[in-house]
Amino acid sequence: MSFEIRVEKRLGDVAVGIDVDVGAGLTVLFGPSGIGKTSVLNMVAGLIRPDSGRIVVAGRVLFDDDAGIDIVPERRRAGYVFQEPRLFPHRRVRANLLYGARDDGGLAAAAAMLGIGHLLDRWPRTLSGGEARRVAIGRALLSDPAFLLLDEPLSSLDRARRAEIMDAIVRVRDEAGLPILMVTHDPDEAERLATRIVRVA
Ligand SMILES: Nc1ncnc2c1ncn2[C@@H]1O[C@H](COP(=O)(O)OP(=O)(O)OP(=O)(O)O)[C@@H](O)[C@H]1O
Repeated sequence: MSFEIRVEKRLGDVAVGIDVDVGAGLTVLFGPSGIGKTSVLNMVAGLIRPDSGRIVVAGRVLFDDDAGIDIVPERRRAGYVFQEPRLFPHRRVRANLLYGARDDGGLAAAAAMLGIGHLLDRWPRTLSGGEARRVAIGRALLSDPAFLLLDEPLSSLDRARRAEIMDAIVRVRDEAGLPILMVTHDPDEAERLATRIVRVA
């Protein structure tokens, strides 16, 4: 199984709970605003601690309340693409892409896959929203992740940019072969990209 996630977490007045056990490909978490989808990604990444439960990704136990296991975020090998690209403004695109990489061995291939090869010497402030998003996806991929977490990677983009990012995600899904957990509100996006859809309610 790629993602085995059974967690409970109270956040203020909201009780977040999820129990999924899914195989390879891209799993979409779909559900209304405020239900706790981003919080689930943060628990898988290790950025917030579940009150109870167990998280196993690609056969590796990342969190297990009963067994006292809680792997620190930097050892979980998550490639996390946040809702906003969060690029480093003082580094050019190339340096942003290589931020978590061991060397530049995979740079050319990742840049080609994402269509950002012509942007490597640019500063983040000169990028469009769609370009910045693709750089953020490339940075996550080049950090040699064991899995990817994508939080609404298509939000606040126009139709043309959305189509570009969707194509990029399809290529990552099919060529990189990494398990992907993605949050979206948009049913068309879910339909187009998902290997399966998990409704969070
Ligand atoms: N530290 C906190 N204290 C209190 N409430 C919190 C805290 N963090 C999150 N929440 C609440 O928990 C709920 C889940 O938040 P989360 O961002 O995971 O939802 P979401 O499903 O991803 O929403 P959206 O789709 O709008 O991004 C929200 O109602 C939020 O207000």
